[in-house]
Amino acid sequence: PFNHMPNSYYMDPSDSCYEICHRVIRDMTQYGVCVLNNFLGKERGLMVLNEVLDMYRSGIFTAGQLVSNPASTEAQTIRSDLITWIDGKEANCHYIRQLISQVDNIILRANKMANNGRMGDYVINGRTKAMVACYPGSGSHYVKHVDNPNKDGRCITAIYYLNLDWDVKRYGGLLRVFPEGTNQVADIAPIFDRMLFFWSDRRNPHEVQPAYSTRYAITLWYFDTHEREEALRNYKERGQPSSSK
Ligand SMILES: Cc1cc(NC(=O)CCC(=O)O)nc(C)c1Br
Ligand SMILES: [Fe+3]
Repeated sequence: PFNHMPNSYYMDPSDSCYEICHRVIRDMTQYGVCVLNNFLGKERGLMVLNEVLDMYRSGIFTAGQLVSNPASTEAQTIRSDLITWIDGKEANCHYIRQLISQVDNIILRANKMANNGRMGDYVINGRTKAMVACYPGSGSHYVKHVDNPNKDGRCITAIYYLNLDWDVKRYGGLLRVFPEGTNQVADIAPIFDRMLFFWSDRRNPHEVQPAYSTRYAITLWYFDTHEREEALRNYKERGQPSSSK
């Protein structure tokens, strides 16, 4: 439970897009973090989970990129998730594609609805592909980091969790966010059908605590038009790596 942060919002199928977008705008503006539970509803959530499980069984997941510290010997200590990138048009991704377009819908409409078409002063017009991640349950974790520390264009991180009956006391796997400017943390359990949004920049350092059961999540990063154009310009001029996805 959040002390200074928003309480999770339990979505209801009767919620209009307007109500959901208004909630996203309010929480993002006030806290920089927004949690929506029952995002797709159990039935469609299970269909997404089954597609991810099938992908995992098909072996297309590869070891996660190293966030920093290329020293391979320490690879295991930096992060040990398995990931695959999809655009949702692949075979057997029908429900993942629906999830992606539902998130697109909410983010883009919330961005338009926010005062003068900006949420957090961003103009959002694109995103990365979807990153499907699996943390094997052997204590795999992810060290504290910032998703976008150097203005690569990503402004909102959107994470959809797929873990049925997840019990943090037994399986750990908490996402702990350390919002800038307060010494309170936001602990977010990666529970089934939970949608999480947070600003991708230095306002939200976060870590995944060791997980002791297989932990699945689908992440999208949304781009701010101006920051992304700037980042690509820099990329061309200086050949600097910018998040290529
Ligand atoms: C590839 C990549 C993944 C993540 N994921 C998380 O922080 C875990 C969130 C969660 O699963 O709760 N972050 C970055 C900066 C990169 Br790059
Ligand atoms: Fe991250």
